[in-house]
Amino acid sequence: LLLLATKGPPRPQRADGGRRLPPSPPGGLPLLGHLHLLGRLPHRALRSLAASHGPVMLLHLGRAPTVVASSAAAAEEALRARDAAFASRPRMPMADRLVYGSRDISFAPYGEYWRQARRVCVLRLLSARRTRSFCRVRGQEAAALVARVRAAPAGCAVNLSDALISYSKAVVTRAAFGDGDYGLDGDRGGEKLRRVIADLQELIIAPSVREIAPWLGWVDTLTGLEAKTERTFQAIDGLLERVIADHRSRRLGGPQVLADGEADDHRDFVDVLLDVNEMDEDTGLRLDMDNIKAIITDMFVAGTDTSYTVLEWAMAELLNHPQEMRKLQGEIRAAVGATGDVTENHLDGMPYLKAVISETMRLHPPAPLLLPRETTEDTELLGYHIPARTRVLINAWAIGRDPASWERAEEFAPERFAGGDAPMDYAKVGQDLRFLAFGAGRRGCPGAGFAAPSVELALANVLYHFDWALAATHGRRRPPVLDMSEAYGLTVRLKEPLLLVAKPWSRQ
Ligand code: HEM
Repeated sequence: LLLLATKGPPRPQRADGGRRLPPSPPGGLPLLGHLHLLGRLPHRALRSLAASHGPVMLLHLGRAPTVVASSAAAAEEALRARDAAFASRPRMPMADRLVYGSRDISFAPYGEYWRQARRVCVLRLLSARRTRSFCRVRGQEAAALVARVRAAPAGCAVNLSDALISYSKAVVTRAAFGDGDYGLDGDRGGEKLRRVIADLQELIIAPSVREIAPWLGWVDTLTGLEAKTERTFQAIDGLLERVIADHRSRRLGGPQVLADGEADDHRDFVDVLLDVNEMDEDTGLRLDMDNIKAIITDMFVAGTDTSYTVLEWAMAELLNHPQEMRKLQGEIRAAVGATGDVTENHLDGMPYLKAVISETMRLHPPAPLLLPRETTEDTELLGYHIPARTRVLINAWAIGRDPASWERAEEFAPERFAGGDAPMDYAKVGQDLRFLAFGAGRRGCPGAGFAAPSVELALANVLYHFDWALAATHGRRRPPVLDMSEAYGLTVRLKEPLLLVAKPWSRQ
């Protein structure tokens, strides 16, 4: 340890040719570089480092030189002005193993395959039309969410976090696989499937010693990381094989591909990808089975926890801001009236709901450092030279709370997004580079339009049907405010689940 701690890598100041590199914090260690400075909540540690070293820093995270951008101006340059130069993803060994050699969209390196696969995703899977086609699914799952809360005995605590996770996973699972019973073997309720997806999400970002020092790869075997990765991969792969085989045999029964303009309401993601595999001419892309499995896996990894995290933080903020909670419930209850049935048709009449979601995502972007980028060529950022193949992290969390960009930056104030001639639409990716929860540019999130009705409908339902209060836990008295501590993972969520008491609301 002493040997490790003696002298870190030299602070790089100049690249070959004398070009100026971004400043580096001192304290780097051999092997680890600056990894040990990140702590348990890297977005917070990186904001503190940026306060001393500026909005563009160069860190060494293990072997990877990594640039961190922490201001809206730096994000603007990286994600808009020089978007193509910042558009790749670094190779991540765990994603390689779990997502079929990164042949998905999120982890695929920039290039022809990514371009075509993303096009299929944007035009076919996550288009406005396809998203609308899942309206019935969202409605049924929102009703199941309400029923689950209602089932708790009066006055007893409900684990709302659990209910929201189930809702988010169910919406994506049914969009991906259709309405068949596709739990893992013997798993009708989908509980095992939920666990395997959770393992997958945890493993993709699991720290692998092999990544830092390939010659120490045996440590991953000893800690059981490799065995767990293999088990999880086999479970997901087996399930996807079964789902695809079922869809194929159903398709043998008759043509599934409908002409443009015809109702195609019941085609799920697997059907759509099989269409592309069989007959797509305009994209010029042929997807093999591993590509299809990788893209479906990506939808689970990218689409479930992100949406659930927004719901959880929105409820948490509202519980700590009762006035805003009452205002939002007033809006929802007035828009829906006494019918008792909150549908997507009502959402357009709820501008304050959208403002609350925008404000929640400003303060709590589910992926606070987005997904890592990698430069495709030598480039620049705010005057600093950034060599090709440098890893890039954009600190969306710090940018969303930057007092240079936002008044009362640390406060939850949905009003900032309400009113005005053209209030910001949070689902329009890249509209305002101070707000980066969905990233921006050519690698920005293609799922924002899919996520929006799902998040809005769930939140509108739980706030229409119930009044909420914190529950007393473990024999202790009800806390005066909710603890907003964070836990780091694929997304940053509340450390403790939301244990709440729900009081059914009725107009009478
Ligand atoms: C509130 C919900 C969501 C949030 C906050 C979110 C956030 C993000 C972020 C930060 C990125 C990286 C952007 C960048 O590098 O600039 C991303 C990428 C991506 N997201 Fe989302 N996402 C959400 C929902 C979804 C959903 C529902 C889906 C699909 C069902 C999805 C699919 C993807 C995909 C495929 C990518 C990779 C894009 C690429 O690399 O080209 N996301 N998302």
